[in-house]
Amino acid sequence: MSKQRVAIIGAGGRMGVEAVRAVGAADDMELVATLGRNDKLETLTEAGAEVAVDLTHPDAVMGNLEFCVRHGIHGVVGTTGFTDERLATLRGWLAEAPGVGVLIAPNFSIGAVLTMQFARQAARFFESAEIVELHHPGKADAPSGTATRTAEMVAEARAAAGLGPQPDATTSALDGARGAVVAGVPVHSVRLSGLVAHQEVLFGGDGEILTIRHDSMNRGSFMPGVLLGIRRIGGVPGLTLGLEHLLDPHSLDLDG
Ligand SMILES: NC(=O)c1ccc[n+]([C@@H]2O[C@H](COP(=O)([O-])OP(=O)(O)OC[C@H]3O[C@@H](n4cnc5c(N)ncnc54)[C@H](O)[C@@H]3O)[C@@H](O)[C@H]2O)c1
Ligand SMILES: O=C(O)C1=N[C@H](C(=O)O)CCC1
Repeated sequence: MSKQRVAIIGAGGRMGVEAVRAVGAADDMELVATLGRNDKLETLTEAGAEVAVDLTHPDAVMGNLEFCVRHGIHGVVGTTGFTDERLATLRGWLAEAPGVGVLIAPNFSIGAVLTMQFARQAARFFESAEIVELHHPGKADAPSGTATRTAEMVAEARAAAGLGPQPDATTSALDGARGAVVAGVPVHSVRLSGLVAHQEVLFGGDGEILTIRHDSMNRGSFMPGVLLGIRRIGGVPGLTLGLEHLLDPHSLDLDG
């Protein structure tokens, strides 16, 4: 079987370095291009890339994706910053490029994906829900893409269950004291040396608290998800939002 021809955009960054290592070690993939900030996107077509992995910056990712989609290159995207407006723009490009698939993965780690699923499952049973995301101080954005997506999923589950706004009598003296409110869910962002990527989803009801916590201790934790995305995205045209949609429900094997 021929190897998949993979390019990594943002190859010199914290995630990019790990992804170069992971793709380089995968028997079924060939790393055909590594791009940094000053490299031309034409490198992707010249190298014959079939899948491009984007691990850059919210300011750069849309331009990269437009190029990829218009040139028939599938995208596996870990970069954050995907608003509804950006997703609509991306869907528009994909509509003009039948057969091209793009995965937007707010988080590639299996534990974080499960955290989001469990949070969605729990949301309808509790009147209160808040999120604390904790990351390294080099992180470009806040709130994290994972926390934003988790808040949206919690909000969707609350709305479907007919839950109203959360109880909260607090009047804040300082802006930000109650976090950033995403889809009605307060999200608190911690940036601390020593951290990698962590999240707590807190649920509260009458006399009980449920805390769902996930910790990525290193960036290797994201790599099985990156490789899975590369292997699967060519068979799923259009936009896929979340790695969970590419997981085989009957297999424990992340490699397949
Ligand atoms: N989905 C996930 O599981 C996951 C996990 C970790 C990080 N991330 C996200 O991935 C992104 C990168 O994170 P990081 O910690 O590796 O950041 P980083 O700053 O360490 O690396 C980003 C790299 O991209 C490069 N870059 C910037 N603009 C570019 C462009 N136009 N073309 C090519 N390269 C460009 C930078 O020079 C840098 O080397 C962030 O948005 C982060 O939130 C996602
Ligand atoms: O380190 C980062 O930056 C991370 N970004 C993603 C996010 O914003 O959710 C995933 C976790 C790590």
